[in-house]
Amino acid sequence: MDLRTVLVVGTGLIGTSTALALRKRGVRVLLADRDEGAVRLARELGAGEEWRPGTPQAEGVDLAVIAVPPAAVATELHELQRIGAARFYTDVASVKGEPIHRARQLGCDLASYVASHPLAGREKSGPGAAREDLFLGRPWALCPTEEADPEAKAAVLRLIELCGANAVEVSAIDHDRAVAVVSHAPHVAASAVAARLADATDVALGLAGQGIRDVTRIAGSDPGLWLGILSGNAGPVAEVLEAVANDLADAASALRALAEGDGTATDEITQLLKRGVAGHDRIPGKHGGPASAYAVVQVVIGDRPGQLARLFQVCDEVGVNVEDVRLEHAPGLPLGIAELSVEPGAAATLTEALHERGWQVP
Ligand SMILES: NC(=O)c1ccc[n+]([C@@H]2O[C@H](COP(=O)([O-])OP(=O)(O)OC[C@H]3O[C@@H](n4cnc5c(N)ncnc54)[C@H](O)[C@@H]3O)[C@@H](O)[C@H]2O)c1
Ligand SMILES: O=C(O)C(=O)C[C@]1(C(=O)O)C=C[C@@H](O)C=C1
Repeated sequence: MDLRTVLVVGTGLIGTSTALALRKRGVRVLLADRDEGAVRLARELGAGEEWRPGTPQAEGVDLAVIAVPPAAVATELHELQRIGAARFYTDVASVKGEPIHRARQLGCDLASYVASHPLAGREKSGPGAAREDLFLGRPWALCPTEEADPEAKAAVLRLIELCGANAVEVSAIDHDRAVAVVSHAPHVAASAVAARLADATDVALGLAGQGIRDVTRIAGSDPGLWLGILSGNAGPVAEVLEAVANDLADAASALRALAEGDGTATDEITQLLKRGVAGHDRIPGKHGGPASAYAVVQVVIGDRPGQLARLFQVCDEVGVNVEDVRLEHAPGLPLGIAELSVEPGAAATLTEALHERGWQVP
């Protein structure tokens, strides 16, 4: 099904990112938000034109994308359907069971509505944080109910395709249980780790490396939005967190025993660390493919302009694709380490080429 005109309601991070991706593919996009500033900024960023309901401009909308906090989805859907804003409707909320349940309670038309959720985001909110490439290669769940019209599902599949994401059809209940494991409980765990930093000494913070940044990045997200997400999926998230809390409690007891001289306690710690490696290795690679263990080539770089560009130039010269890059700054030193993730077979070529050109590869 072709999408010629899409209405985006809620022009924050996800709504504006969706709008930008659609604009890039030539779709006409109309923008609405209860915050006028958010619509204005989205428009200035090139995400589309402001929606003027009741005028000829607002006619012929194929799909409305509701990108507001989870608790506001059903009321927004109800209101949009009441005025006949679009032919089909979807939302992008991070929980699916609760909004569908409330939509049913409010008497929304479930034939023209297919709930969805892109598994891509950032720890920042608002249109200013939007990226047109946010969804590229990412999973995007869709949860059609049994009432859903196949054409509504086709419209949402087309939206997902236009945004460059990979559609994953799943029931709302399975979706909510799944994201409790891969998104919602990890978020709370990251917050708990980051909360330790509130009282950390300046010495400790001065020693912060990439590890703590990796583990806590998502803890910087909007607490209001996340309270809504966690409240909408409370049972499944509590279940996962109870299991995590058990592992942490066992690890703490084992370390306490070790500190008191019981050498056998290392077994318990080793088991947890090994289970962690096994779990980590199961995370699929880019574009949803099988887990891919990239080789990491570390390079010492000076804190001077143009260093990274020179480094990428070498990769280009030897035809090595950089899958990911990470920078680690040494506090107080004019040096840092660039970690380049490459296919395992390409690591030796790149290392040799860097050595030959005088780069320090530890
Ligand atoms: N942040 C993420 O990483 C992420 C990822 C995937 C999905 N989501 C989901 O996307 C939705 C939007 O999240 P976001 O990160 O873009 O948040 P955001 O705070 O950046 O944007 C939300 C926007 O919705 C507007 N809004 C709030 N209530 C409204 C209402 N009743 N009517 C119209 N506009 C309203 C706000 O003014 C704001 O501009 C949420 O349901 C969230 O669960 C978020
Ligand atoms: O990467 C981030 O910053 C996210 O917030 C992404 C993330 C996730 O957990 O993967 C968070 C919540 C959304 O519902 C979807 C994606």
